[in-house]
Amino acid sequence: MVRAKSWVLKKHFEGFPKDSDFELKEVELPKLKDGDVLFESVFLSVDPYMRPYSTRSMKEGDTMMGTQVARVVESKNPTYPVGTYVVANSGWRTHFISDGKDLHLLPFWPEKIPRSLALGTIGMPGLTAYFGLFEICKIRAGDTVLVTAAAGAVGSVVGQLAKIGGCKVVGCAGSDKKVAYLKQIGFDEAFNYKTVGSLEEALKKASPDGYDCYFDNVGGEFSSIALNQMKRFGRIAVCGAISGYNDTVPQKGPYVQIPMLFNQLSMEGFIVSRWNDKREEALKRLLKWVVEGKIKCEEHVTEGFEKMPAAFMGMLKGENLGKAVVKV
Ligand SMILES: NC(=O)C1=CN([C@@H]2O[C@H](COP(=O)(O)OP(=O)(O)OC[C@H]3O[C@@H](n4cnc5c(N)ncnc54)[C@H](OP(=O)(O)O)[C@@H]3O)[C@@H](O)[C@H]2O)C=CC1
Ligand SMILES: CCCCC/C=C/C=O
Repeated sequence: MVRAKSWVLKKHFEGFPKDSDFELKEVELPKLKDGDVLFESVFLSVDPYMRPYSTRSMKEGDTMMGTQVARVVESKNPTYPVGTYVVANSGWRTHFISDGKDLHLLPFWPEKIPRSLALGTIGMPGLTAYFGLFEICKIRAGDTVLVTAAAGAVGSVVGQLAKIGGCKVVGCAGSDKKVAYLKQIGFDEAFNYKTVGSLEEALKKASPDGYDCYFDNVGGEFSSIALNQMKRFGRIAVCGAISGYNDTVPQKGPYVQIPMLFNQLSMEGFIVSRWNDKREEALKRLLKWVVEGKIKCEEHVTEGFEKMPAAFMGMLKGENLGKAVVKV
């Protein structure tokens, strides 16, 4: 018999999440039926979407939502022999039983590439960067691209893909260490949005002619300021709005109509799953770039399933450089 631990949402978050909003539970898993597979989670992802989506689609008492890289430990399903690795969407659990549906196999994973990257650059966040940049921003060589939360899971891939695409890239992040990292991975300009005196001046200094594309991960005040520095026909990919995820009262304008009108801007929100039909092809390209060293990957690894809430809250506070994951 296997005892599985899970983290449940004990109380809906009000403002910034607290330790007391989570509860650790333990259950005994039943025996496998024909077609069943028993998995152990090896790496779990902590992502910003868990904060807004918990409010929209979870009830108190539900297991926290989330994805993991998991390994088969017992199987009654020939598609998943013992030792096989998958990406699953089974929430914050150490072990789980699946009937084999809705799993993504990691069949041809190169030995030298950490499997945890299937939760980051070669997974959902990498795909978000890829589709947001190529399908929404529609980057062209020579464009100047601005990206926020640039040293995180999505932003760091956005910047490197834009460089591959022949763009000039400006990134903003919340610490000097993150800014140094952005320069190291090829960003042309980077600044710490928490310490610059004026965001407007910092954006102007980084690109005096303005921006063709803005990959917006944060929303809020920063984006209001950035919108006024877009070039004519600029494209804005609204990927995330993390600056507002913990707000109890929604932020108010300035509003977007005036800069959008006079600079004839396009602004489009998107959810990565829109391009599920192109997922496999995009993952192959991301993996190839990582293997060739054209995309560098950083991870912020927290050890221990017990630390899931701390890792999640730490990521929301900006403690992570690169993708935040938990190693069980
Ligand atoms: N549309 C979609 O399909 C998807 C959207 N997303 C969105 O992309 C964004 C980035 O996600 P991801 O790369 O996984 O996360 P990150 O790895 O970038 O981690 C979150 C980062 O957000 C930054 N941050 C936190 N609070 C604020 C704030 N108040 N203002 C500005 N920045 C803040 C912190 O970096 P710093 O130290 O620089 O402040 C923190 O490290 C999120 O908004 C997320 O919701 C992600 C995946 C899919
Ligand atoms: C299960 C992945 C859903 C990603 C959508 C994210 C939106 C904002 O973070």
